[in-house]
Amino acid sequence: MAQYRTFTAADAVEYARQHAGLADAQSLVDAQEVGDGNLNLVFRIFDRQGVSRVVVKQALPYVRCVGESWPLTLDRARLEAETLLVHGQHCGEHTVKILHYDAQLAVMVMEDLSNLHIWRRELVQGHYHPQAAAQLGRYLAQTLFYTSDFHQHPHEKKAQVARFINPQMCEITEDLFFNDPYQQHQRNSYPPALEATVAALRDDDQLRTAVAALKHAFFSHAEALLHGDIHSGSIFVGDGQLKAIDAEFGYYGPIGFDVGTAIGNLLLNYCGLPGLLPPREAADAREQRLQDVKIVWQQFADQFLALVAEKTRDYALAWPGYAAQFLQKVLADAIGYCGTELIRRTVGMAHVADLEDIADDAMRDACIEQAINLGKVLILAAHHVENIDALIARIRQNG
Ligand SMILES: Nc1ncnc2c1ncn2[C@@H]1O[C@H](COP(=O)(O)OP(=O)(O)O)[C@@H](O)[C@H]1O
Ligand SMILES: CSC[C@H]1O[C@H](OP(=O)(O)O)[C@H](O)[C@@H]1O
Repeated sequence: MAQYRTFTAADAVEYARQHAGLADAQSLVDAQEVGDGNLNLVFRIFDRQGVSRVVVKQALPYVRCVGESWPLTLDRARLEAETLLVHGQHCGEHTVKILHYDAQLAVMVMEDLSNLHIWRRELVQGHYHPQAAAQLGRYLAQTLFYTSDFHQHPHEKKAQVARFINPQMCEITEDLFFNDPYQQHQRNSYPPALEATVAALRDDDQLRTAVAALKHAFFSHAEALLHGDIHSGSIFVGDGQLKAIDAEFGYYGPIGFDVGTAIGNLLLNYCGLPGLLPPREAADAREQRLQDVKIVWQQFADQFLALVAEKTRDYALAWPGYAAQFLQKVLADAIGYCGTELIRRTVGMAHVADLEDIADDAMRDACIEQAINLGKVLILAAHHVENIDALIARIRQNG
């Protein structure tokens, strides 16, 4: 059994030669570390012609963006690889292919998606990928339906819940989404000019009650195997394709959390666009984002309902009308979690380029404030929004 050690570029090349399953493995000669996320090492592995052929990703025993003062489980690599393998079984067209993984070394080898683009970077630059929203809706419907009680046998479901227990990564979400922004915390970071706006979050009884309910459901509602962090920086798009990566926060949780995180990141871009693009382009792109939000939800809901009608195995859950009622609850959850994503990405520690890349200070502060206020409105309104058109109308009123 291999002992954990942090890979050098040379280690990553050698590992890819042994485990990528390439016929010409010895032609792999070089590696470049390209990790730009908060947590891990990511190496692109190149052949003699300079073509990158596979990616090697390794977990560090700590949070990369903070350092050794914040230790973090290596088990996240197993959880990431296994979540992606399960999601790949149910939605191979929209999930990165895992070629090999090793839990001891906390390493995985996967297909190289460098021919595509990280969606967040595209959104920040105003590059529109019209197919992406529908594909994301499909990814969510397939992965969440097939791992839910609508489809999994109750014994298998419980075994899978146990396999994907992910306490340390969930704790990060539990703290960063639901605690930090609503208290004074050293991890928080927001413009000093917004102190009053942020203080108002702490002092809002209704908001704090709604956030507590969202956290409680995140703790306890094991509805399906979530990606757990499906933001636009965890999605490659281009060439008519969409592929999800980076599922180390995978666990059995509330379906609305994945849907809300996905929608929330489209709305972070919506809020940032006036500071990223010239006025007319920004206005057009904002309309596209609202359409994207609508399409993600509609595709998700339509395909989830179709799968329920065709493939539900549980006698009681197959009762006509139940799935539609369940989806109404998922919509409310998703709107709430979307609100918490808007607030944690602006007030908390992990920020997004959609807002951080705005050059003008005053404009950046205004866009961040809009995101915070929209987040608050959505958390408070979540249970009073009847359908997706009503959600879009609320966003227009408040953004
Ligand atoms: N399969 C892949 N193909 C090409 N590049 C990748 C792949 N996976 C990750 N990357 C690159 O590495 C970066 C960080 O990967 P990510 O999985 O988000 O790491 P982290 O877990 O640290 O957030 C991505 O933004 C992307 O640029
Ligand atoms: C201390 S981890 C902060 C933040 O980073 C993760 O994102 P990513 O892996 O995509 O960089 C996740 O969103 C965490 O909440």
